[in-house]
Amino acid sequence: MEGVDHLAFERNKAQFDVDEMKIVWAGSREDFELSDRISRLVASDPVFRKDDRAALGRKELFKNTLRKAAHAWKRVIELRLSGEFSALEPEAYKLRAFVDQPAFTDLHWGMFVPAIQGQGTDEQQQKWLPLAYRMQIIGCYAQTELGHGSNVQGLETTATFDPKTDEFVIHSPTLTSSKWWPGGLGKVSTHAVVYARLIIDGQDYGVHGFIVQLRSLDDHLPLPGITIGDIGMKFGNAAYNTMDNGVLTFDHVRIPRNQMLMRVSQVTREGKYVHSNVPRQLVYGTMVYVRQKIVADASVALSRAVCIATRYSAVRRQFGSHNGGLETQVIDYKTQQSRLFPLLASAYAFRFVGEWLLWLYTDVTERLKAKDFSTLPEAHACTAGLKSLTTTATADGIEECRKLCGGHGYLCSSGLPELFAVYVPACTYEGDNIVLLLQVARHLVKTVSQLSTGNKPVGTTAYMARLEQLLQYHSDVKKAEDWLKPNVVLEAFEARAARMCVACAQNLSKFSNPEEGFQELAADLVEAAVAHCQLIVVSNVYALSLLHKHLGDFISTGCIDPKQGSLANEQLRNLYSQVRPNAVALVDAYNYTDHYLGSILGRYDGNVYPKLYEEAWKDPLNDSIVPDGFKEYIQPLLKQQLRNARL
Ligand SMILES: CCC/C=C/C(=O)SCCNC(=O)CCNC(=O)[C@H](O)C(C)(C)COP(=O)([O-])OP(=O)([O-])OC[C@H]1O[C@@H](n2cnc3c(N)ncnc32)[C@H](O)[C@@H]1OP(=O)([O-])[O-]
Ligand SMILES: Cc1cc2nc3c(=O)[nH]c(=O)nc-3n(C[C@H](O)[C@H](O)[C@H](O)COP(=O)(O)OP(=O)(O)OC[C@H]3O[C@@H](n4cnc5c(N)ncnc54)[C@H](O)[C@@H]3O)c2cc1C
Repeated sequence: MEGVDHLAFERNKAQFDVDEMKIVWAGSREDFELSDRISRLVASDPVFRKDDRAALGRKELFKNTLRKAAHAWKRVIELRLSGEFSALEPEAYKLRAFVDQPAFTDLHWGMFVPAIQGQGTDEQQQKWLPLAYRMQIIGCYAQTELGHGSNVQGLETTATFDPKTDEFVIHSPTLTSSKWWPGGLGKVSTHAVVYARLIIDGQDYGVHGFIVQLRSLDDHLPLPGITIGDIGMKFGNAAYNTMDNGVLTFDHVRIPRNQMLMRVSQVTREGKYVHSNVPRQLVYGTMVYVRQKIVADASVALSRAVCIATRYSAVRRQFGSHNGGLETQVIDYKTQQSRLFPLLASAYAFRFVGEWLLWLYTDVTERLKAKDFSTLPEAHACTAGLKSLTTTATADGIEECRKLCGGHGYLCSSGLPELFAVYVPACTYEGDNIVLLLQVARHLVKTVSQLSTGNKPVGTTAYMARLEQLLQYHSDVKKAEDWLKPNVVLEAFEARAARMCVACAQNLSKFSNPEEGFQELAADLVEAAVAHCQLIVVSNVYALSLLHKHLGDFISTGCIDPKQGSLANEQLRNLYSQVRPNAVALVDAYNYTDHYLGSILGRYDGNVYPKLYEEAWKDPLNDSIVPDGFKEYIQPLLKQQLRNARL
């Protein structure tokens, strides 16, 4: 029971009101109450248990996922979480989130429905959405192919208009055009939004979205001309293998003309291509929406890992015992604090940045409705950049938390290996993180180059308007406390980002071919993009550990000098000491149930050792004292050694 005492003691040390912080974390009192209610409901339902997942084979695991998804849907209906369109409401969304098992439903609700909402005409929405809302059809998002994922313009699947029958013929002309990766496709989806090159009368109009039925609604068999399967086991044990990421090929599959998503551009009965007066990039709208969601989710994944590592660091003791007294809690080691507390801060920072990005996204969506497209580039750059920044930091952060938990962090029962394995593809899906940073870099270089034409930068690039001042800037920090002033930190980050962007723009101008220059300088451009994205996070919340981590940038761009760098570090150490008594309370404020955390090391009661010991005996290997295979493989060896010994 040692651990129990440790955490109670830790909780008493808190210098702030944890209940108030729970509301800040949740967003509002209503959000807190909703999350609290739904997470407890899921935790208390035996169908949603997940501690047995690691030992399941792929088929059992997948069936278990289907069972949970069906049960979650039943609960949504039974609890009358809402009216007809229940599954879109926050309660239903939270229920799926707390079930915490990637499933085809993520893609159905998270991409298929938004793709139709964003790119379908009013009539298409009226036809398809009610079916999707009731799950009478189940859909996925089939964009990526075996040969191309990042390069969307390079997709090969074709949708050729046949004016005789008023249909599109969907076809996979090559092996590399096979759709590859879409979640929910492999075994479940009845429909997909398929991205294919539109061909009319031999002319290629680029990539567009089409609603295609894949499987029969009666016997679930693939429709004629369609070949589908699962692409196989992925990284980790249970992890993302609950998902049926799929492969799909089309052999001249016909769909009616009105199944092309026609909000952005249309094909008429006569086969005329009509492009509405809107940017073609709106075809990418679903990706912008999902990237914004991924930023919001990053804080959830990181906070789970941080919660586990913080509680366990308070329970775990190593070294330092004098005269038989207690050893030191590992959370008291300064190195542990300098690795853990920046992650704790990052989880909070990403929570607030996610909220800000949702505001930005909502604002852009409203403007788009009013045919104001002016903020679309900014929305694209922010969602792409922050998706990249937060998922990279979260994936690295989860792995750091595993190391912070020492050997026990490597056990599946710590919850960390699975959290990492489920989370890490977020650095790749919805846009590879480097490819997305290069998009941000393009936006920044364009902004810098347009300054001379009098174009006023807006939104998150507004600081570029003060370019001259930022190029002259040198920090006036004299003592460690100066680094506590938000403006001081902000200016240093602005100057660093501005200088890195300007340096890239200047170097690019030396190339006669700008594309060649962009390729050559890509690594520097990515660093400038990271500096800009960090500025966005900093301007919304926090900073010093980032400054310390990227001290080289700040010194080499002349924004601060080495002395000021060490003052920042000194201030950081002071801050860690201030966080220390509050650490456990800060992670309690996430209000995660033990079921959701899924970690013995992160248990609320801190009762780690007895539970770890108990859990070990549940492993299937311990079902028998002598293992299967002893007679065939171990005994002969032992006997042979005996024979050799006699020889
Ligand atoms: C649960 C997990 C589920 C996972 C699901 C998935 O992974 S689903 C699969 C997810 N797959 C991926 O995420 C694939 C990632 N790849 C891509 O998104 C694109 O191929 C690309 C953006 C890399 C390049 O695009 P491109 O070949 O068209 O070439 P380009 O670079 O020349 O850009 C031209 C112009 O368009 C602009 N612009 C671009 N995007 C957007 C946007 N979203 N909005 C607005 N604007 C955008 C850009 O700024 C530029 O503007 P400018 O300068 O002319 O004013
Ligand atoms: C778990 C998971 C779920 C997914 N779900 C779906 C889904 O539901 N629907 C769907 O359509 N897709 C899905 N995807 C596919 C995903 O969107 C793509 O894998 C992703 O966009 C990356 O593309 P890619 O695989 O082509 O990577 P690649 O582009 O081949 O990346 C390989 C390497 O090349 C680098 N690279 C590529 N281009 C450039 C460049 N221009 N400059 C510099 N470096 C570059 C990358 O940084 C990377 O290091 C999923 C993927 C995963 C892993």
